[in-house]
Amino acid sequence: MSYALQGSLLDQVEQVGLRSLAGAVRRTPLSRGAWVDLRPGWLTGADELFARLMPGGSGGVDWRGERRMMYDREVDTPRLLRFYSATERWPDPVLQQARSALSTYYADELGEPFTTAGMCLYRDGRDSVAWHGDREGRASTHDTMVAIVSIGSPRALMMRPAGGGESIRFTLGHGDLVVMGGSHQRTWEHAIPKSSKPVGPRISVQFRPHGIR
Ligand SMILES: O=C(O)CCC(=O)C(=O)O
Ligand SMILES: [Fe+2]
Repeated sequence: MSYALQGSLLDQVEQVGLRSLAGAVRRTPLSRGAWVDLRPGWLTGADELFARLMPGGSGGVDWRGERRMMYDREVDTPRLLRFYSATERWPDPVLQQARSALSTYYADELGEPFTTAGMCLYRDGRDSVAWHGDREGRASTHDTMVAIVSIGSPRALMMRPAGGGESIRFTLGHGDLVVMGGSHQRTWEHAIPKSSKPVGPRISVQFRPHGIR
């Protein structure tokens, strides 16, 4: 009897879905009013979702190469991007579920819902993003949150105080959730460094409130 129950639970775990946030999110306070929340393994069925979101996958994501202003210069971003506004069709329903679960969990602290989904595809270890804060819009003056779900191959997400200082490393993959909050986007910086080791593709989905980027 208990075996049968276990079997059916295991089957469910392979489905694309979300585990709970309540009671499972661990906060690390950083300096200057910034903090990081971690919820490892938030997403279930991460491999299946990864396949849907990859180029040619059933999600139909039209990945784009882009140029971006960084430190007042326009640079080629060595990664592929697709930004989804609040109103357009998103490539998988679990992403809307994630947005609403995050909005509910952080409602009191954030005071507004998460709205958009920015997606990045790091094809291999040569793809990366340089040190930056997500400072466009109100993030340059106000506390906010950026929530990132990571799928595919694990990659290092680095953080350091803005302008330099000792960095901290999070290795993210397999449906892990990380949330950067408080003053993080203006007082700290984050980066995905290049990797000289062979590394497979990784997709990151960033949820942000309206007007933050
Ligand atoms: O890939 C990530 O997890 C981080 C992406 C990022 O920092 C950004 O696009 O602003
Ligand atoms: Fe960022």
